[in-house]
Amino acid sequence: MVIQKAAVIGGGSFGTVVANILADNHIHTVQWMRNDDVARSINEQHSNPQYLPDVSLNPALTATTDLLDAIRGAEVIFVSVPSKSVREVVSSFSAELTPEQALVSTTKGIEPDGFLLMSQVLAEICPDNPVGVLSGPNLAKEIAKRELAATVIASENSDLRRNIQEALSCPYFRVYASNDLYGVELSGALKNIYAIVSGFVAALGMGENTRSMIITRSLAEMSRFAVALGANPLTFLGLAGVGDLVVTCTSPLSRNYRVGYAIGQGKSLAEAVDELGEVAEGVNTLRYVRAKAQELSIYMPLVMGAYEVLFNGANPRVVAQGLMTGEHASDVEFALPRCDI
Ligand SMILES: NC(=O)c1ccc[n+]([C@@H]2O[C@H](COP(=O)([O-])OP(=O)(O)OC[C@H]3O[C@@H](n4cnc5c(N)ncnc54)[C@H](O)[C@@H]3O)[C@@H](O)[C@H]2O)c1
Ligand SMILES: O=P(O)(O)OC[C@H](O)CO
Repeated sequence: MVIQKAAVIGGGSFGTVVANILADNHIHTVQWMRNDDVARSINEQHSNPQYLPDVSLNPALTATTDLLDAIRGAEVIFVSVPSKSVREVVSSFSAELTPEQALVSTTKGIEPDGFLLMSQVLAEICPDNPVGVLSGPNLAKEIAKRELAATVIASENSDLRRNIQEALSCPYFRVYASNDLYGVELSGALKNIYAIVSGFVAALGMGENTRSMIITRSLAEMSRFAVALGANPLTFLGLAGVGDLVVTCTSPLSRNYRVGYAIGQGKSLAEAVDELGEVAEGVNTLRYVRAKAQELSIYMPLVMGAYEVLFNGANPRVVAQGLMTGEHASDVEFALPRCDI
């Protein structure tokens, strides 16, 4: 199926980027947002000054504050609001959907009640609609400038996967497919925690060996958690796993990395979040993952250390040093299990 009309729910950085790619691909795209001024600016100036200043958007992209106008007749609806708002926003239009309209989440977060990923929230609210997840190393500010990037569309529905590959693929954006919805989405949520850790390690002036150690041990920790929750760890080797982990743990364009960096410089969590002024999903994800790891007795030293720094005021340098003195461990636990070292 060739998608004729798409809706994007959310007026922030990533919603605008997805809407702009669709418009570049000549798909009639309507982006919904709450803010009248931003909608007017997208329609009249072809820019989103609040989130993507200095970026020229495709003039064919239209924005609206009328939610029903946005979703009416759209074959696919991208949901791009922060995780804490997904249920509320999607519930406000779910009764208007027809069963063939597909929903694709771009949100990298977790709902604490029931530890639900966003596709699970969508499936709960809209049980008759096909659901997918878009996730990968996708810093909005780079894609907005049409720098080359790739992503993953994950869904159990092969028609949805193919339709989204068709709709979003263009000379600067390549879309790979996965049928592991849970693994793709879980890795997108988890990597935000490790971006915060990498941010504070960078602020402390630690070297490249340290950074490499943190990224690699983050991958080991994420995979351990994923396996305990029944996910396929092989998915973590793809763009939505390693790919997104690397970019978010190394780029100052990542909001999660910036929150960590500010904390490493001695700011409080509240100061770091205020200064950012955008969503950093990793802060809440850290709380929920720590609770889940404690509930299931999953060994996650980086998560536990990061929690102490963010929420209990522990000194990041002392916590980082403490991570060096854990029990002797295995490098790749899938090759040498922890119990066999
Ligand atoms: N920015 C990126 O580089 C990027 C890339 C991939 C995925 N994501 C993910 O996409 C999601 C959205 O991120 P973003 O970067 O667009 O965030 P953002 O902070 O730039 O924008 C969030 C938008 O959602 C709107 N919003 C918040 N609550 C709302 C509500 N209740 N009703 C209506 N609108 C509401 C805000 O007004 C804002 O327009 C996050 O989960 C993020 O992890 C972001
Ligand atoms: O800015 P962040 O930290 O939310 O990261 C953005 C994207 O998830 C990178 O893929």
